[in-house]
Amino acid sequence: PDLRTEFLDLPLANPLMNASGVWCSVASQLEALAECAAGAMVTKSCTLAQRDGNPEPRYRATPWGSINSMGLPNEGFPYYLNYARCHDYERKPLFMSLAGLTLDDNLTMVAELREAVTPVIMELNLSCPNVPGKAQVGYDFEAMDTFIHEIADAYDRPFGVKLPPYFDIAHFDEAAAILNAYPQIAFVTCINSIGNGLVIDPVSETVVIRPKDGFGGIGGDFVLPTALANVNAFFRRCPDKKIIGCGGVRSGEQVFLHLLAGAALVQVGTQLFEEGPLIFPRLLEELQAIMTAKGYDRITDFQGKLKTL
Ligand SMILES: O=C(O)c1[nH]c(=O)[nH]c(=O)c1Cl
Repeated sequence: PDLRTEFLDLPLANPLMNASGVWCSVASQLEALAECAAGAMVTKSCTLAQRDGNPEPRYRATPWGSINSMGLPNEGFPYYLNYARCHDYERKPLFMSLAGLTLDDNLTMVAELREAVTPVIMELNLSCPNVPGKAQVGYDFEAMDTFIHEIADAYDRPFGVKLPPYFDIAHFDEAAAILNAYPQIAFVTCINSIGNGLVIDPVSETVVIRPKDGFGGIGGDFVLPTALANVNAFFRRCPDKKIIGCGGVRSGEQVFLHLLAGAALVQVGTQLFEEGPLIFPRLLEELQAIMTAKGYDRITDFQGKLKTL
């Protein structure tokens, strides 16, 4: 089967990429992603200045997924802009994730990104749940509208937003209404981690990560149904935009489900953290086996064709 696809008029070898934050914080990791089998890649969400992030331990894998409260550790915007300047775009598209701590910081980064002659695709992260004292924009619809309005004005190209999971139909409706008011938003990445879960070790009777009394974003198997719901909710509500699926992918089957639910591309987070970039050839093989078994020759044969009862 043919796994080739395209995104914003760019050809991709396949619809897979990393989730921002995983295997993409420093040049050695970015170079490994550039060389691996994934069809695209994205950088760690960056702030204007370098950040150490939260105290460790701040990430833990569990049998059903992961919990993290990294706290936006990153090398700072100039570092990732420099990488974007050096990236080989013939090899695969590069997305750059921005997560400024304030609207002004985002506007400063966006203005500089606009001046930089690079075909990087901006993914605006509105959903980091782990910066103490910073409520995430994705759950404040007024702030979300303002952020997007100002950033769309300051930027001259299509871009996307990384959203938190929503759980109420009224919130899907409200978030989609905001996004649909901005044609410049070409894609929506659903979902970021499910914020502020709590993993407790029954033996030590202790939380498993240090920051925020053990509260952190949940990823992995546990979030798959919520991820698929958010992908499909925005796929139905934003017909003029592409949806990038993220959440709960550990095998070809979940890639297939995200594509069926309407995803154009599929990001891998927790399982990439655990397995490394060699997960991508495995996921591609597994996806191809599913397509062969079902008689699908290409992604468009089933993409977005989820059936209801
Ligand atoms: O703590 C983090 O760095 C973090 N962790 C997440 O699970 N999602 C995010 O968007 C970010 Cl920015």
